Amino acid sequence: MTTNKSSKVTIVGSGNWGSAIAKIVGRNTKKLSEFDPTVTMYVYEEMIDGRKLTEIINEQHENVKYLPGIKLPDNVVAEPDLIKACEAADILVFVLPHQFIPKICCMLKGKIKSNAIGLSLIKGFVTSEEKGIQLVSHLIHNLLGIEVAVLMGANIANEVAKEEFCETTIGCKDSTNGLLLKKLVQSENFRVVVVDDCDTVEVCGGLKNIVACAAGFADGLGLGDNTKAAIIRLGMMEMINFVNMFYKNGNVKTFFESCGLADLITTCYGGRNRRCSEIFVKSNKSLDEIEREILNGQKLQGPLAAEEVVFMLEQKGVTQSFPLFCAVQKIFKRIIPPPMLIEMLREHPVHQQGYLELLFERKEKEAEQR
Ligand SMILES: NC(=O)C1=CN([C@@H]2O[C@H](COP(=O)(O)OP(=O)(O)OC[C@H]3O[C@@H](n4cnc5c(N)ncnc54)[C@H](O)[C@@H]3O)[C@@H](O)[C@H]2O)C=CC1
Ligand SMILES: O=C(CO)COP(=O)(O)O
Repeated sequence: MTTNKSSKVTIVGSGNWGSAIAKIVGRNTKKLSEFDPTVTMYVYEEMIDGRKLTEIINEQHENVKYLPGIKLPDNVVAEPDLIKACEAADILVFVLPHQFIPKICCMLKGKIKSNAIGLSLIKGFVTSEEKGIQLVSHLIHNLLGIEVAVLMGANIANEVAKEEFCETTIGCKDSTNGLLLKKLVQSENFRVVVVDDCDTVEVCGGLKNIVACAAGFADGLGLGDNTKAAIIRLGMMEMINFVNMFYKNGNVKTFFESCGLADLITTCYGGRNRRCSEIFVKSNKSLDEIEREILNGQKLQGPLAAEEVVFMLEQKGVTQSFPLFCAVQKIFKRIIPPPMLIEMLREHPVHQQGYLELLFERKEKEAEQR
């Protein structure tokens, strides 16, 4: 952990969620003595109507592209140079679309404080030829050699930025760091619970995006709330099964924190993955076209996560236990038509008598054996 009295914070990322969290973090560092008041925000530079985005943020205190209409505190300073932004930081908050994180970490290797701590808000996985699927926090830890906690929850960025009440979950092994990170991000309307089951928290964040795509397909097919409820339930069962199979120390209780069922619900109703998946079914457009037309530079995580997760399930020979994840991947690849989603869910293994007993008994037995 960091021993500094007044920890310097850098936010690595400045998209929709990065900017929303910067608003909370900036306010907190201004008033809490544990933190250096100035928050640096690494901004991937781009030109907006002939002006640099960093200049706009530093002069207008607003990320006009990714979080328009929301003022950021004036102690949040945009910096386009990644190394300059991060080299003095005691706390690094990683909040980029996951596809950019391997490159960012390679650039940061050896350039940050060795006793810094990380907090990853990134919902997704990374894959490599040698290692298969990897959690983003593990990749950051392996490449940068720092401890990395995670923050995931039912947190649509625009609603958080408008200060509507919500909850979130921090997964952190070290209780002192967990408390410090809670102080950094908690506000009146952003309530934080810290748990030590980090991997489950992070896996929930990555997998719920896939389920949200299935919810979007159902909307695109004109199906109603009963179908969506079934998708949420079956999706959650696949998420639990995934943790049981691949993260043996995971605790099913974690699914009842904000990172679990609550995030699944909000994303299946209000998220970008849901919205774009609905359009994917209703149009003949490619995902790239939809992302470009609808998201104005923001990035989808669900289709990529489906690709990464199904690649792993195929390698392990367990696709039959995850029909919903597999259907999403196949529909995006246009290997099967969208209505096949329902065909694949009709014979879901969860419908077999005694499935839940088996799922939970196996977990209890494993826990007893440990
Ligand atoms: N937006 C939301 O409501 C929420 C998002 N998240 C998660 O937070 C993470 C970040 O999401 P957002 O902040 O919404 O990002 P976003 O979807 O707004 O992505 C755009 C960001 O990517 C940056 N970018 C584009 N090309 C880049 C490159 N080559 N290298 C580095 N950066 C590049 C852009 O500058 C911009 O800051 C994701 O994992 C997402 O799943 C989690 C909770 C809520
Ligand atoms: O993670 C989110 C809400 O918690 C946002 O989900 P989307 O990326 O689908 O918008």
